[in-house]
Parts: sequence; structure tokens; C-alpha cells
Amino acid sequence: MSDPSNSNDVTQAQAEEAVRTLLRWAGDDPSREGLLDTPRRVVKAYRDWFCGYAEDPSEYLKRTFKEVEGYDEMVVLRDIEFESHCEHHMAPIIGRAHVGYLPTNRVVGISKLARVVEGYARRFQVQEKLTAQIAHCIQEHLKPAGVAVVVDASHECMTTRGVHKRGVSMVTSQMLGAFREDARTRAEFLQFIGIHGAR
Ligand SMILES: Nc1nc2c(ncn2[C@@H]2O[C@H](COP(=O)(O)OP(=O)(O)OP(=O)(O)O)[C@@H](O)[C@H]2O)c(=O)[nH]1
Ligand SMILES: [Zn+2]
Repeated sequence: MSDPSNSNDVTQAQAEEAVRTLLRWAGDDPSREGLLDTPRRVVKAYRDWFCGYAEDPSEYLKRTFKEVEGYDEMVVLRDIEFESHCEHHMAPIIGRAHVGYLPTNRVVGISKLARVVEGYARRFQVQEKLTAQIAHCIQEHLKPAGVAVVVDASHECMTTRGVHKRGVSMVTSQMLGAFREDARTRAEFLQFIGIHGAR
């Protein structure tokens, strides 16, 4: 759920001052010409990266369509690119989400699945939580027969710092309903997204 109290008690000036403090702490001079506008830019960038706090992703699932001639097979949106930030280091998490669901008698506009991913990604996250939030939001508000979410992402906190392992990606999945209970349904989804042989 969104948390509207978040950031409301912090002014733009305070946020910019925090950036100046970090610049000074890193060893630079925030008053030199090249850095003068940086706090303003960083705060603007944060508004973009963390706009998910101002959203309630379930809102995107309110509008559904029933005239689908009884279509009740799997719907999969794969390769949804996203950018997030890890809550441990505030470093970028860059990856793709694959989302599938089994409609009962209504479907949702397909872009809305990507909007749900965005709404949760644009917050401080751990990948497991992001994966679970996307799946539970769809299950709770669309009430399909099942939801499957796979997230495959690279964490800059372990590529550009710390253990410095490039080319490593983290894969998480949250299966609910039929995708959890029925191995064939799960296998079909994994085949659709290009992960074969899994049971
Ligand atoms: N499970 C999980 N771990 C994450 C995620 N993002 C970052 N981490 C890990 O969170 C851990 C935080 O560990 P700490 O030992 O507290 O932090 P640290 O000293 O900076 O650790 P290093 O990254 O190993 O240098 C690290 O192992 C990160 O790789 C995530 O989305 N999920
Ligand atoms: Zn991290």
C-alpha cells in the first residue's frame, strides 16, 4: 500500500541539504559551480525513482473487461523492464519481471500489469518483497485462479561495490493459486517466459 505520510514532512530544502551533506562527506565542495545544481537534480531524480510511494498499485486493477468470449487460459506479460533500488544500499536494481495470471471471468488491460510492477519497483525494495507484492496485489484485487511472478534482476550493490560480481542476476518467483498447486500450469508459464525444464 502507498504511504502518503512518506516524505510529506521533509521539505525540498531539507532534502537538498541532505544531498549537500553527502557531497561534502564524500570529499567534494557543494559550492563549486559544477555541483551547485546537483542537489536540486538529485531530489528531482528521487521523485522519479521513488514515485511508487505516492501510488496504490491496486488502483490499476479496478478496471476490468468481461467480454472475452469465456477466455480462461493463461495471460502472460513477459520481459517487463524495471528499475528499483535496494533498501540496504539505495543502489539500483535493474531487471525484468514476468507476470502471468489465469483469468476467471474478467481480464485487466495488459498495461496495468506493468503499472503494478512499476508501482512497487519505484520504492526501496528487496527483490523477494517486490516479487511477493506484485503477486499478492494481483491475486487480491483481480481474484484470478492463480498468479505467477518471476523477477530476474541485477543488483548494483553487488556489481559496482562490495563483492563486485558482474553478470550475476538474482531470480525470484512467487506462485499463487493454480500456479503453485499445479505443476503443469507452472511449467506452461515457465515455458512461456523461456525458462524450460522446471517442475
Ligand atoms: N535477499 C536479498 N538480499 C539483498 C537484496 N539487495 C541487496 N541484498 C543483500 O543485502 C545484504 C546486506 O548485507 P550487509 O552485510 O548488511 O551489508 P554489506 O556489509 O554492505 O554487505 P556486502 O554487500 O556483502 O558488502 C548483502 O548481502 C546484499 O547483497 C535483495 O533484494 N534481496
Ligand atoms: Zn543492496
